[in-house]
Amino acid sequence: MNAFSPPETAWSPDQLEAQLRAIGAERYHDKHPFHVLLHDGGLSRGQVQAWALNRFEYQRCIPLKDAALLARIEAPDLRRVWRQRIIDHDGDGADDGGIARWLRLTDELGLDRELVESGRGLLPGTRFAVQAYVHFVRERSLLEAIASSLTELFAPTIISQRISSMLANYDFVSSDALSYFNQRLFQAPQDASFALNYVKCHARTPQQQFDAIQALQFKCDILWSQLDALYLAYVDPGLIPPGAFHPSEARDERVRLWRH
Ligand SMILES: O=C(O)c1cc(C(=O)O)c2c(n1)C(=O)C(=O)c1cc(C(=O)O)[nH]c1-2
Repeated sequence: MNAFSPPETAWSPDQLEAQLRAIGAERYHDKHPFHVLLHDGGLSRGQVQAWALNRFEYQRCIPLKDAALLARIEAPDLRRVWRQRIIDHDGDGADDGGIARWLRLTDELGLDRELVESGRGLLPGTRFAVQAYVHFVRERSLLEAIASSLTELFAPTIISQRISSMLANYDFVSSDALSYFNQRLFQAPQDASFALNYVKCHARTPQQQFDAIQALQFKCDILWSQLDALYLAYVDPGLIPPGAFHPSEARDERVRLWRH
């Protein structure tokens, strides 16, 4: 297969899984320079604030995309599984769930809740990337929508590294503030393994397999472009777009620039 056309004959489900995993190995956002800086302790507090503020937009929209996906599922047994994702993020009350836990992180980083929840200060690149994900899931086939969630296959390893490296490298972050990631450590593998089985069962023809591959590549691009936006604005060259969040201390406390 090349990147632009389906395989000539269909792969076995395990061959398809190998193709999907190869995409993560090449394109997942853990390879992005901003991500490397985040994990290596190379960011100032202001830059970590910018990351958490922008990443909240992703958190906020994940349940919206899952609701769009759920609304199109005909089978009750599949809906029953998928609805758990919305519960994981929204919780059963205002103080539990992934969104509430993310706000604990932004609180501890000293970000004003009203600012975070309002979406003011977001980078345009964040907004566009996240909206593109929601639109993709609304508009494409169910198979493509489910395949696009498969980046979560690659998340657990980096999430456990993130917890330990952020605690080791940033004295302004506590384990309580990172509780969001502790939950994801067991939620993400369950979500990813269910979605992977679905894709392996339902992507049978070369075209369906190609669609699944393309959907996962698209999703890697969504994650990558969010980090591009952060890097350009807050690391190098430091071009903060008009209206975007401006961490006051980032002006004096320039990060050592990370280069390939
Ligand atoms: O911290 C991360 O690196 C990371 C990555 C991803 C991902 O790969 O899309 C998700 C999450 N976290 C996450 O917390 C999350 O809830 C989530 C939902 C989804 C999805 O596509 O449905 N991806 C991710």
